[in-house]
Amino acid sequence: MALAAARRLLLHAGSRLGRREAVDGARRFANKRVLVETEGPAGVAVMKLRNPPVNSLSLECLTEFTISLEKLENDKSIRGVILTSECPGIFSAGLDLLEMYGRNPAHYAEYWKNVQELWLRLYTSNMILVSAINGASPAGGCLLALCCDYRVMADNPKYTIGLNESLLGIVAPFWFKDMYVNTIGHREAERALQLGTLFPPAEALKVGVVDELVPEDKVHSKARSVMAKWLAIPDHSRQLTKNMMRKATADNLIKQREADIQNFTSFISKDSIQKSLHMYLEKLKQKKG
Ligand SMILES: CCCCCCCCCCCCC/C=C/C(=O)SCCNC(=O)CCNC(=O)[C@H](O)C(C)(C)COP(=O)(O)OP(=O)(O)OC[C@H]1O[C@@H](n2cnc3c(N)ncnc32)[C@H](O)[C@@H]1OP(=O)(O)O
Repeated sequence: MALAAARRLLLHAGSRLGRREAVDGARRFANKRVLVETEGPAGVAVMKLRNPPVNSLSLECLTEFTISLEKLENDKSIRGVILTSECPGIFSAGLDLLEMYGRNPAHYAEYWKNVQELWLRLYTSNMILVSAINGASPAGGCLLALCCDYRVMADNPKYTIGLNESLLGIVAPFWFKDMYVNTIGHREAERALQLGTLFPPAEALKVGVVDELVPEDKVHSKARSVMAKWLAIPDHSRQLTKNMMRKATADNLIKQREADIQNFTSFISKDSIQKSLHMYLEKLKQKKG
């Protein structure tokens, strides 16, 4: 309930801000964790995640992300969005582990509902989505990129991308898996999901997780030039084609959203799974020390 109220407030406040700044030409609206700028080529917004240190998708971050997308979808002048990160070296560390560890079942259910909501909105968006992957992109971070129509990644061997859930002792849900299969094919997805592979850029390109690699300082300019190419296609034919390609995958979740929330909640609540998450979080801490 509190989140629904926050969402209404943010939508309202955001639209007022958006209108005021439109007077200056370039528009900009921001929540705490997501910044949206509509400068540059007409009809294109740049959405930057800024939830330091690692852009983990906390409940608040998911909510703000979803609201920002909703606002852009409602703005008929926007045809494309470049999705990127403001956190140096990190695109997104994925779902926030602290939302899935040591909480109660009601919290898990609420969190998962919001994860589903963001995924459905991104994956079925009518807008052209291009990701400018300027850092590490494990699990939910990779999920965000996979939702896009085109992925440009910084060619820095320090950055990896992939669905690594099995390394954490958890399981990617069927709709993560479906989208992976749609993107890289069944055999590669089967192997990468079981091994929890985090691909360095060259391998990510080879297997098709990303579409193009560029030097780090060229990620944004390349994303813009890719966007220009996609903008040249008539919206109605591109959108109908996208819908034809993606609808069955999205519908597969839509028809069983409640059951998927129940599955997630009971899975993540298990002692054995909580123990695995605990160990993984400890490992992350130890890495530092
Ligand atoms: C029968 C079958 C039934 C099936 C039913 C299925 C149901 C569904 C099951 C569940 C599905 C869940 C799907 C999950 C998806 C996810 O996205 S899980 C998250 C996965 N993410 C990761 O593994 C990334 C972990 N992080 C890292 O590898 C590194 O942090 C980094 C991103 C490479 C950055 O490294 P570096 O710059 O060195 O920073 P760090 O020092 O490691 O981290 C800084 C602090 O941030 C914390 N942190 C990192 N990642 C997360 C995160 N994802 N969530 C929360 N917090 C994170 C890290 O612990 C550090 O914290 P402090 O020590 O407090 O500073």
